Amino acid sequence: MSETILKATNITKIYGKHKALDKVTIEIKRGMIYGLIGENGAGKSTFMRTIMGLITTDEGNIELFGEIGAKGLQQARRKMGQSIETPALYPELTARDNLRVQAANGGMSEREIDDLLRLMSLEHTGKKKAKNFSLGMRQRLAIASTLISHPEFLILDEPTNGLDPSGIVEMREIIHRLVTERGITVLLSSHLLDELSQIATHYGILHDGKLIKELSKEQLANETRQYIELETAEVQKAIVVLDELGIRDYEVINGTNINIYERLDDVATLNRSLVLADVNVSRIGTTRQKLEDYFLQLTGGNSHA
Ligand SMILES: Nc1ncnc2c1ncn2[C@@H]1O[C@H](COP(=O)(O)OP(=O)(O)OP(=O)(O)O)[C@@H](O)[C@H]1O
Repeated sequence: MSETILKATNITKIYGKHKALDKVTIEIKRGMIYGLIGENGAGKSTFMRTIMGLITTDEGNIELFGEIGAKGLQQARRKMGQSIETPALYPELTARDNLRVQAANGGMSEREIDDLLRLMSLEHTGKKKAKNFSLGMRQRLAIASTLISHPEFLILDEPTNGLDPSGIVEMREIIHRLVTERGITVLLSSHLLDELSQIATHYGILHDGKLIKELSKEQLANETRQYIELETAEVQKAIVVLDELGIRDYEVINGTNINIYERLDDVATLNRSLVLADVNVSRIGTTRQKLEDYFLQLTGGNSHA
């Protein structure tokens, strides 16, 4: 069992009469990329701020790197980095010079800065000043600056927010690199499940301050898997046809429904084979529970994620 990095238990934060966090319990182990998903106002930033010690909690316990209590947590937080309150970038300086300035106290060598620029895909920015960077570049530079202190646990608040599709892909790759090349454990947030769908290893769905669901990458993939939905009163006959076609990945749901997880792009052939075998097909078609539909279903479906 890998080491627990964060154990937050029953975290509650109240603003006036409003519970921004309501007994939120989350455990993050080393190597995880934990995605906190929730619409605006769900409590994602509030949760991250409590973990960083930027705001106090009204209830609950935080354990970081096995440490509890004010002094222990203060020490543990030295092993953490965050993008919630990053130092301002210097607009007139290049990426390298920004890092040089911020690394001045940390004693980071030029080689380490090179590594950092490469890790963040900023190695080709040359003489370009930060003020002329795209949003994605600025966000990557901000993350680079949090890495100067060699954190083991990184908290990123909405790192893909506002990025275009290629920027999102780039950010995914970078976060993946943080884990594989630097062994950093990551907690990150988004209001779009889709944006984190290929990054996170674990998901927590936050809604109105409550953690309403937690699931692993595999569980999410299973729950939102695309398949062919076949409805027939003659399930046994249909199974014979599937077997003849070499289809193995299917599931009989009940007396009249089969979910088929392969040959998704060839429903027509499947339908033809069933008809030829005299199977009475009531309905056949591909379904895909889109990630955002899944999210809306979990959160009550009444608001825009
Ligand atoms: N300092 C504060 N004073 C009063 N209410 C606050 C404060 N900070 C947050 N809130 C409220 O707490 C709730 C959760 O806010 P939070 O910023 O954590 O949400 P979020 O999920 O991060 O959403 P967003 O993406 O919009 O930041 C919201 O209703 C917000 O208005």
